[in-house]
This record gives sequence, structure tokens and C-alpha cells, in this order.
Amino acid sequence: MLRRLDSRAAEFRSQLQDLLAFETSQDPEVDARVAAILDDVKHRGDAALIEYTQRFDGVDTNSMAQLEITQEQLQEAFERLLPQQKDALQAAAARVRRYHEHQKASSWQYTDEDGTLLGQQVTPLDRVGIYVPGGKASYPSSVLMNAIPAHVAGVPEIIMVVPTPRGERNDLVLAAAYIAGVTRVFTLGGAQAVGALAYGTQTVPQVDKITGPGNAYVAAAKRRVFGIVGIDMVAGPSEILVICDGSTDPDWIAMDLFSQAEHDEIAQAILLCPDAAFIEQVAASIERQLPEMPRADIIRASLTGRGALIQVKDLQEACDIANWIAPEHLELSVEHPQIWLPELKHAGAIFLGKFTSEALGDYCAGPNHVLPTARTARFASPLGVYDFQKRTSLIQVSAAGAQTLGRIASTLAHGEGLQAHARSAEYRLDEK
Ligand SMILES: NC(=O)c1ccc[n+]([C@@H]2O[C@H](COP(=O)([O-])OP(=O)(O)OC[C@H]3O[C@@H](n4cnc5c(N)ncnc54)[C@H](O)[C@@H]3O)[C@@H](O)[C@H]2O)c1
Ligand SMILES: N[C@H](CO)Cc1c[nH]c[nH+]1
Ligand SMILES: [Zn+2]
Repeated sequence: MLRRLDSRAAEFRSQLQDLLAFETSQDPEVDARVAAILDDVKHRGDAALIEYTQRFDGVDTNSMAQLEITQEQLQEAFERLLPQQKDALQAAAARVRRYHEHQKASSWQYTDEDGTLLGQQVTPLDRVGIYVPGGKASYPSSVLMNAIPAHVAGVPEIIMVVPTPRGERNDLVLAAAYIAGVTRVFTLGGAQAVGALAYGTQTVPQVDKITGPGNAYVAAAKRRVFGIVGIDMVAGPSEILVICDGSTDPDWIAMDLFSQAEHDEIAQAILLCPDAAFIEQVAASIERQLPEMPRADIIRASLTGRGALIQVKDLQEACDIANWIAPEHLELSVEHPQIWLPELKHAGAIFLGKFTSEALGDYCAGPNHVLPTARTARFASPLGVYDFQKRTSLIQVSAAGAQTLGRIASTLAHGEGLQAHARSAEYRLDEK
């Protein structure tokens, strides 16, 4: 079922390109539909939100009040959880918070030789919107991964949107919002939710930035509203790339590939390994384990469409290919992972050693699980506290500084033919 590729085959590069073809695909039909939805939400506000939520999520409602979840309801959802669910959610939240506290940037200033003060002031965003996906599955972990960094950054208002297909609310999702300090929650999804956050409606407040993953409709909507609001990234379907030297249990590797494939029919799962016999063991394990999986259809579609078992020359070549693919998640399931780490440059997150299954990173290791996909790890980073902080430059020029800086600025301004700039600097010179 899974295609086998061999890095020594002449057609290997083009096969790899085909496998990753999704990277550039932006469905024009989806984009056109999203454009219409955004326009409608912008002009009709709540009325449009209610109609789309009826149509796409099958929620039977005529009122925005029914699409907002109060703080009391969030707390009640938390109280309804089983004790082990409460403990797991709180343990995950504590670990995610601790990790992200390391990312918090502080303001700084220094004074130069002229007595001029220079600095950078770091401030949190005023109000952010977090999108929590909810079409095919519910993601309480994504609530934590979006809301906690915002909270650590000091954002005072966090507005969460999450679709509730057929009106079914997930207690773990609501409880996660409760413990992560979300300010308001609306049961909205897709492009209409992104539009509500970007433009604001009679009920949903307009935000400054929208973060969080979602399907093609969410991604297209985020791409379109960028500029009106900030966005974190345009995240595509989940991806996993495993580099294995053949020393890990093949059942573990097969399940690690499943773990991302089960997110979506268009998720991606790739194994790079120099050992042909081990690849066959993983293939056999996939065939054996797949029928037991509740989401077998999704996994099969994902593995067939965007999965591959690739035999490579050696681990060095595996690292080179991995850098080219720049996957969202990279498992380095080898005996001495630290030796190979310096060879890896492009990945959203790297999971070192055979005990580090990617799934632990999805829930509770601590780092963020909202990561660059579709090869964007070549230039993008995980969602973090820095996405919820911004920087403002500070300059306080002394009288002495006005002399040195004034002369430099004047010369450059004349060179650009900008008289007002030049004079503005020259007025402050002692000798004019
Ligand atoms: N990167 C991450 O951190 C991360 C985390 C969790 C999930 N994910 C990914 O997020 C995605 C979640 O997708 P999902 O679909 O389950 O949930 P979703 O919340 O992203 O999308 C559901 C919404 O899509 C809209 N929609 C569906 N069909 C539509 C149509 N025909 N026309 C217009 N709108 C339509 C509806 O408004 C619906 O509310 C998956 O690809 C999953 O892999 C990523
Ligand atoms: N693997 C997803 C990011 O690609 C995150 C997630 C949430 N729950 C399970 N997994
Ligand atoms: Zn996952």
C-alpha cells in the first residue's frame, strides 16, 4: 500500500517532488468559496455567521448568544472531567507553560558614547484570536498550544473559536480553555470564524492577530485576511518524517507514521532508512496494525496518497533529504541521535532517540505543536510567545548625539534629495 522509493533510482528526485506536490497546491475553488464567505461576514456580521454555522456545522441555532460559551460553562466542563483527565490536562498545561516561559523576550536599552539612549520595548498584543480545529476531531491540546504562549506573553484578551459539528461541545476542549485563561469562546469554525475575528461583528470582537491550525478553508481565509490582522502562519496538513537506523522496534515506527496520518487523508508520513530488511518489517507492521485502527480509512488514504518508505544510502543521505523536505515533525530514531543532530537544519520540531515519539510532543513534552508545514520550516519557526509579543524601537538623542547624528543624517538626506529630512536634522546642530 505504501510506495517504496530508492534514493539510488534515477527517477528518485522527481518521485520525491511528486510526493511533496501538495506544497504549492492552493485549491482555487476553495479560495473562491472562502472569498465569498469572508465578504459576507464582513458585510452582514452575525447574521452571516449564524447561517454558515447552520450550513457547515449543522448547528441548529438562530442566535449568537447560543454560539458563545460563558466562563461558567467552561468551568462546568472542567468540573465534569474524570480526575485523570483533569490531571493530564493540568500536567500538560504546566509543562507547556514552563517551556514557553523561556521564550519570553524583555525590553532592553543602552546608552551610546554620545549619551544617546537606544532600546527596544517589548509589548504584548492587545487582543488575539486563536483558531482551534474541530471538524474531523477535537483538539484540547491545540487550545493549550495557542492560549498558553499568548497568556505567557501577557495578552489581556484571548478570543477562541472552535467549530462544534452538530452542536456537540467537547468538554476537554472547553476545560482546556478554562485552565489556559481564554477570555471568550465562540463555537464558530472555518472561513466564517476567521472572518469574524478579522473584521469583528456585532458580537465577536475584532482581534489584532489570528493564530492556530485548520483545514484548507481556514488556511485560505487566514491567507486572505493577512494585513488586516496578523497571522502566525498558514499551516497545512500534518506531516511526519522518520529517520531510522533500523534499531527501533518496527511496530513503533509504523505507529509513529500512523500517528500523523490519522489526522487527515492528506497528511504526510515518510520513513528514511538505509536498511532494506527493516523497511520490509515496517511495511509488514503497517499491514498488520492498520485494520485495528479506528481511523483506518483516513490513515490508509494518507499513507497511499502522501506516504513513502524510502531506502537511502546511509544516515548522512537521510539527513540531506530531510533538510530538503523540511518536515513539520522529524523523528531521529537512531542509536546516537546527538551525533546526527548537527546535520539537521530544517524541521519544525526534532524528536531525538527511540523513546521520543512525536505524539508526546503533540500533547505534553512542552514545546509547541503548531509548527511550520509544507516545507516552510526552511524559513519559519514553531508558534511561540514571540508571536504574541511585538517590538517597538526606542531612540532618545542627547544634545551631543544630535550633532554627530545630525551631520550624518543631513548628508544622507541631501543624497536622497529630501530637503525636509535634511533641515529637520540640521535645525538641531549647534553650528548651522
Ligand atoms: N498543525 C497543528 O498544530 C494541527 C493541530 C491539530 C489539527 N491540525 C490539522 O488541522 C486540520 C483540521 O481540519 P478539520 O477539518 O478537522 O477542522 P477545521 O476546524 O479546520 O475545519 C472545520 C470547518 O471547515 C469548514 N468547512 C468544511 N467543509 C466546508 C465546505 N465545503 N465549505 C466551506 N467550509 C467548509 C466548516 O466551517 C467547518 O467548521 C487537519 O488538517 C489537521 O491535520 C493541525
Ligand atoms: N500533530 C498535530 C500537529 O501537526 C497536533 C496534534 C494535536 N493532537 C494530536 N496531534
Ligand atoms: Zn498529531
